[in-house]
Formats: sequence, C-alpha cells, structure tokens
Amino acid sequence: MTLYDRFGRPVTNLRISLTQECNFRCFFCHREGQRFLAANEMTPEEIERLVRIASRFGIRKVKLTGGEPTVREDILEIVRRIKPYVIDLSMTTNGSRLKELAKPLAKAGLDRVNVSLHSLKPDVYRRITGVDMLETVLEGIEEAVKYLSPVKLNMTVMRGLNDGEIWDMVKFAAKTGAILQLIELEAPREMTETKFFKKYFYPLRPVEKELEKRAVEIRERTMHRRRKYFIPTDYGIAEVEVVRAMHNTVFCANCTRLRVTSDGKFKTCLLRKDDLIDFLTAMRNGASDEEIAEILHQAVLMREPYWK
Ligand SMILES: Nc1nc2c(ncn2[C@@H]2O[C@H](COP(=O)(O)OP(=O)(O)OP(=O)(O)O)[C@@H](O)[C@H]2O)c(=O)[nH]1
Ligand SMILES: C[S@@+](CC[C@H](N)C(=O)[O-])C[C@H]1O[C@@H](n2cnc3c(N)ncnc32)[C@H](O)[C@@H]1O
Ligand code: SF4
Ligand code: SF4
Repeated sequence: MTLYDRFGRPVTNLRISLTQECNFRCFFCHREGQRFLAANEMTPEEIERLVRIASRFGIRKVKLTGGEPTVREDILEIVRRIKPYVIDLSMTTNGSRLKELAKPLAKAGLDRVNVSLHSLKPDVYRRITGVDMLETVLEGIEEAVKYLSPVKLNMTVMRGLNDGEIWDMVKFAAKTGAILQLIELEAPREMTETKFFKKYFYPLRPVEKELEKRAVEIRERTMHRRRKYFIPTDYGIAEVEVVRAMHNTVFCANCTRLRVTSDGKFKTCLLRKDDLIDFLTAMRNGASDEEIAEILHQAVLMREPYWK
C-alpha cells in the first residue's frame, strides 16, 4: 500500500541522516535541514527497524546522508542491515573515506553513491569545504566508479567561487564515467534576503538553457521532474542533471521523499522548520511496529510542498 500526502504526492523514498557530525566545514551547508544539534543518534538496529516498517508501504528506495555518513564507525553494519528491505540503496558523501570504503560498502549492499565535488582547483576546493582533501576525494571517486556505479558528482554552484568551472566539470564527469549533478544553492525563504545568500546564489536556469542548446538528448525524471541533459565532450557523452529547488513549484509538486533526522524524527521537507515528528522516543519506550507505522502515516499527512 503506497502512502499519499494531502497533495496527492506518493512517498516512495526515505532520506536518512545518519549523523550531524562531519569532517568538513562547507560554509554553505544546510545539513539536510536539521537545524538543531543532536547527539542522540539512531542505532543500526533502530535504523533497520524503521526501514523494515517503511518497506511495508512500498518505500524501497533509501538515501543515506548527514552530516557525513562515512564518519559513523558502524556504517557497514547499517548498510548490511537495511539492504534486505531496499531496492535502491544509495549514499551522499563528501568522498573523504571512499578510497578505503567503496569496495566494502558495495560488498555490504550499497548500490550507488553521490560524491560532492564542488571544484577541481585545490584552493577553491579548500575555500568551499574548509579542508585540503581534493586529491583524496578524487582517489575516492576513482574507486567508487569501480564498485558503486552509477556515481553522481554533486557540484553546488556558487557565484564567484566555482561558477566558472561548470563546463570543465562536465568534461571531467565524461572522462571519469560519472554523472554530473549541478545543484543550485538552497536556503529557506527567510534566508533569501541575507547578504550571504545574495552574494553566493548563482541561478541555474540560464545554465539549463545552455545545456538545452548543447544536448544531443534530454530526459526527465519523475522525481522533482528533474531534467537530464546528454552533452557531447572530447571524452564522450556527459550526463548532466540539474537540481533547482529554489522557487520551483514543479520540483516540490513532484517531491516523493520523506526525511529522517539523525536523532529519529521524520522531517517532512528540507526547507521547512517545525515539521518534525519524533518516532525514536516511541521506539525506545516499547512502541509496536503498528504504532511506529501510525507515526509514519501522521508524518506523511503533514507533508506540504514548500514552493506552491
Ligand atoms: N529542497 C530540496 N533539495 C533537494 C531535494 N533533493 C535533493 N536536493 C538537493 O540536492 C542535494 C543533493 O542531493 P543528493 O543527496 O545527492 O540526492 P539526489 O540527487 O536528490 O538523489 P538521487 O537522484 O536518488 O541520487 C541535496 O543535498 C539538496 O541540496 C529535495 O527534495 N528538496
Ligand atoms: C548536506 S550534504 C550531506 C552529505 C555529505 N556530507 C556531502 O557533503 O555530500 C548533501 C549535499 O547537500 C549539498 N548542500 C549542502 N548545503 C547546501 C545548500 N545550502 N544548497 C545546496 N546544496 C547544498 C552538499 O553539497 C551535498 O552535495
Ligand atoms: S561535507 Fe556535507 S555535511 Fe559536511 S559540511 Fe560539507 S556539505 Fe555539510
Ligand atoms: S517539498 Fe520542495 S523543498 Fe521540500 S523537500 Fe520536497 S522538493 Fe524539497
């Protein structure tokens, strides 16, 4: 039985934040909308139980994120435990631990990975992420392409920092055998007038127009109705996907994901606040699977498109 919200949107996937910890310090980080620091992380058993219950409602697609999911020492156990309930199990990571983890993660059951790569220039990379790890991440990507394909490279585009590197990144993706995902800088409504947002926001609509011109093929995903452009380069065809969430009513109208915070709360939307529904306390107080499923239903019914 598929769960639908009040706006007729089916919920088909979970995005689980495993931790708020991170070994990087990206200055623009939204931490998947988890606004308050929380030390109380879900255990592998609790994550497994949640995923098992969600799978009864046809939720068979799970994204692991954070913070940085690979800083959890029990990451392989988490993947191993939830894979039996999931058809598409993926992770979004900064790539810093992929060189050693790509193979074991694949063995544990991870299907694919998205790796954040905002620049190919060491100094720009450091300015964006706060760390000097470009080489290590590039080695991690090489390893990921071997074991966790299709690999997506996430590039959050920011004015004056990496906006001049978009086409180099398109080539790099084709050369590496990865998909490039261009992400527009995001922030909740109340932040869009801040100096920070005005300084760094780089609209991706004009970039999409240019992609349209250069593409030999364009496809549209059901999820968010995101478009994928197939762009010829010296290294073959690059696949480029664009994530443009800001003020995008079509994106929200086609949003099929429910978020879970690292401390065990459903979160109905990345950009909304005050939309948290605690299930971990109930789990720890001995709630039955039916009671947890009821909390899941309530969360789905609270979902609302952010831009409408
Ligand atoms: N506002 C908003 N932003 C999103 C949403 N999904 C993805 N994004 C943005 O895109 C970033 C990258 O997404 P990923 O974690 O790589 O996952 P994805 O590309 O959405 O998922 P797959 O296509 O399944 O790999 C997120 O961290 C957000 O900044 C969404 O539903 N709402
Ligand atoms: C929050 S991170 C968590 C996973 C992992 N630590 C990483 O960086 O890939 C998930 C994705 O969100 C992107 N992101 C973070 N803050 C953002 C923002 N304000 N606007 C757009 N994308 C953002 C990151 O670049 C990354 O690709
Ligand atoms: S690596 Fe990911 S979680 Fe860490 S600061 Fe950067 S965007 Fe945020
Ligand atoms: S409703 Fe819109 S802003 Fe909120 S999570 Fe879905 S796509 Fe993102």
